[in-house]
Amino acid sequence: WSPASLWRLGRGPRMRPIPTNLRVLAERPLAAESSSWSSMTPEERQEKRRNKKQNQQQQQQKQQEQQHPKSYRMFHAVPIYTDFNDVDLVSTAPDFFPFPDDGEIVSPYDAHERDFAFEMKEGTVTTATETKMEDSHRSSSSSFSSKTHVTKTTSVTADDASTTTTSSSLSSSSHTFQEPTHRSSYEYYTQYSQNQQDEVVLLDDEDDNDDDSISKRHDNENSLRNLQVPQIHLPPRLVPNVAWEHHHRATTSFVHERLQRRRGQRDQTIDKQQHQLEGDTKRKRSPLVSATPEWQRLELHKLEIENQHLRDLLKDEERSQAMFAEHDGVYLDYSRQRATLKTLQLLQDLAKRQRLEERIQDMVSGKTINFTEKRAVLHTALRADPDEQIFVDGENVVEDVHQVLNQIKTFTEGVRSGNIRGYTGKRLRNIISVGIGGSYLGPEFLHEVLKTEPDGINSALGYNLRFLANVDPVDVERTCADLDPEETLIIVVSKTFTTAETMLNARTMRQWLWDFMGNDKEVVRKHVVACASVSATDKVKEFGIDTNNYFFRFWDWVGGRYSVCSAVGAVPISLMYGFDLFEQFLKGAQSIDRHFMTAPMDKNIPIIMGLLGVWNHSFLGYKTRTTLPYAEALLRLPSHIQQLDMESNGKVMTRHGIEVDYPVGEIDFGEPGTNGQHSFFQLLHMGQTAPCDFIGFCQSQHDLCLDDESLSSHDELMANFFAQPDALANGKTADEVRAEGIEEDLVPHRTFKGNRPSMSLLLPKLTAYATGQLLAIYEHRTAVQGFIWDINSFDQWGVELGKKLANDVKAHLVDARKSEDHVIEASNPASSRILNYYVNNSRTNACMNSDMSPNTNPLTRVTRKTHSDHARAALTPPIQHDLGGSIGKLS
Ligand SMILES: O=P(O)(O)OC[C@H]1O[C@H](O)[C@H](O)[C@@H](O)[C@@H]1O
Repeated sequence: WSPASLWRLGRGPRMRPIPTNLRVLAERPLAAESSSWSSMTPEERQEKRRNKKQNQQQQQQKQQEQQHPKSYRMFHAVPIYTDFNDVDLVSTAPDFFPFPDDGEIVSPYDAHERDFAFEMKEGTVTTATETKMEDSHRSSSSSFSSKTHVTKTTSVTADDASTTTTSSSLSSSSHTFQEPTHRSSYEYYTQYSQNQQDEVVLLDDEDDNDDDSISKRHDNENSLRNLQVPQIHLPPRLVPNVAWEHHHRATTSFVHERLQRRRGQRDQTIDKQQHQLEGDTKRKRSPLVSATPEWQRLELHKLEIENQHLRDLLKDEERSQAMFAEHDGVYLDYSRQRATLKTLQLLQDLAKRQRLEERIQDMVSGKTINFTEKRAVLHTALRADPDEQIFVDGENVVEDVHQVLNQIKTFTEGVRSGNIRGYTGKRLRNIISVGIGGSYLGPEFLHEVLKTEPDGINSALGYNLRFLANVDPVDVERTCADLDPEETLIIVVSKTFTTAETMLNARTMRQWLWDFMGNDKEVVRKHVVACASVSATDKVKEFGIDTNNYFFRFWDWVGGRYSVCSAVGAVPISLMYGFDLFEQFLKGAQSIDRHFMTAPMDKNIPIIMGLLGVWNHSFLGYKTRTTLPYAEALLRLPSHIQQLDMESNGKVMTRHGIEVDYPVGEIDFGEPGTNGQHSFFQLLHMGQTAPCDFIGFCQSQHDLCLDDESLSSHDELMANFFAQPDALANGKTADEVRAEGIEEDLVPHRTFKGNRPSMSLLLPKLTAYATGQLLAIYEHRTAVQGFIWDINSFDQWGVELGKKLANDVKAHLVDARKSEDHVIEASNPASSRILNYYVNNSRTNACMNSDMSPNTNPLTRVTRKTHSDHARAALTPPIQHDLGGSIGKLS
């Protein structure tokens, strides 16, 4: 019954509870003493134990007298075995406590408050675990002391900073427990200790009498001493094994997290006091989700997960069978998440606590859940069937939605059939969609998909769609330099119709049209359409757009980043690809909406993904997340998700106006596979951990197989899609590397720790319908996370400040451009200096160019120049799928 076997017994939740009792451990003879111990008769040993017990009782009494009557502390002084940056931490040894049969870790850590104290003295770093219980109803208490193998132990309590230092090679530390009235883990602990004590003694004797066992223990101890693990100093009495490594990881992360919290808490103390002074009663009424038992259970559960490697989890047949979900061709495999079925259950408990299903219903039924903007959030209504009814302010919004969709259908078919033409009578075959953020990223991502989709290719023949988003004049140049304005339709897409970049680009495009066709308001009425919110109707009119026929409205309850299913996506995509394909996209999104609203949580794809998002970010601490479509046509999906998720969940306040004390809002990035593998996957495999979303398709939009190849190109691509998640999860051990014959020096460099989570989404084929499904999955994942975190995922106040300051800078620049002597005085010296530097070095600015004739509009001269260059070189602008019109000739 060596310490190592005791230790091992503590692993795994279903193991027999350890008869742990620090007394038993403490009384165990050390290696040096073991031979004299084994030479004693059982009676002598019994006698020795009795003496020790008496001593302990005396010590216990003494200590009880010193104890504060109302507070409770427990210290563990256990061997130092790890090095953690500048601080050596001492194991908190959670394994010393029993695991009951239901698999839950129940230990004194369940106490109301846990904290750590540590101090560095004379180059020896020591620490203590403190468990403090504020419960005033404690009924009984007991205490005991133990010997531990510590060179030096310093215990610093958090409250009174009293320090106890013991200095000897076998120093003592005291342990005092007091019992809360409810049945706590401590009860389990004490009861179990009492029941098991005899058995322990018996086992102890047997074990000690066994020569084999002693020699085994010596071997173990020797092998431990010889162990060379960089930066890990294992205690000499314990045998190195995987459990140690896991325990080490769990302990360090647990301790570190607590320390960080504590440091953070210190910084927040002043704020908190301020809050209290202001009588922040809200806080009392609406505690943060992190204060709920469901959240705390997950925190505790994290310790279990920390001990488990994905390599092992993946071997569990039952788990793998259970960790997938399927709906309408979408297959989600989440078995490579650092989670067990219990994790999922606990996450669902949290979802219930946060009334997730109710909040989803609130959203889809039109309640004002965007409370800071006092708006409903109804992007799901954009893909509802015409016979559905959703009311906002007494109006059935589905009716409005279908009215606008019909208007878009008629208009776009009119343009595509040639019935609606440009100012000079030419067919409109070039479409420039001017918009930014949510008025650009969604439509562009969809356009990229349809560009290579067989139906998309056929229906786009003869048309050309481009997006103008950036206010950089170079973007203007790139977008329209080779287009014929007479054949170009400009779509100004802006919910507010006030976004500075979009409106400047819209004016630029209007000027471009005027430059070529004359400054006639009819030019605008025939060549410019608007997609904007109904509340922007006046601004649309002011711009010169025909609001009766060329204005496609949407509503305040459509958030910008959730607007691709509205006119924002419908107009450009239907002009380019026809209305039918856009409708298929809506159908795909609708299929996921219904699944999201009705499927139970454990089968609900967006809910599972959202809950795992919360788990990865708020509990496991992964701040970044990647989207990795193994489909080139999804190249703009990661950018769309970036805005969708980061603008939605990049928040700090809960809906109760309380600042969150848990991480919310991941950093999203991504790239299609396999390209990403050859750029940033090194980091994903060996550097920081970023949970990955792999997205793949069973069939390619265009499969290709060369005659001599055994696999098609799509199979080649998908082989990577399947391999990467396993590489991330399993890693490669040092032994596996050695087995490949790698030189010993290189072994650490070529070892992969693995244990990196990912999930895989597999769909049949990348069509318009599947794209709608993907869109809705990600929209709903974002909402789920926001609901759990209790934040408003539908506003974006964070973008306002930058916009306001840009206006201030613009005012400075206007003054500076008027006079060469003007010196800018901005809000701080650094800003003044850099602004003046910019102004002094940009005197050739277009608006200052003196050699331009007064009739030449500087805004479009670059484009005009490019056109004239083309003309001089006798080149006709390149034309795609010419409809037989004017072959793009510029007049
Ligand atoms: O559609 P608009 O009103 O022009 O807004 C375009 C974009 O502007 C802002 O910066 C918001 O952060 C985005 O959410 C929005 O999509």
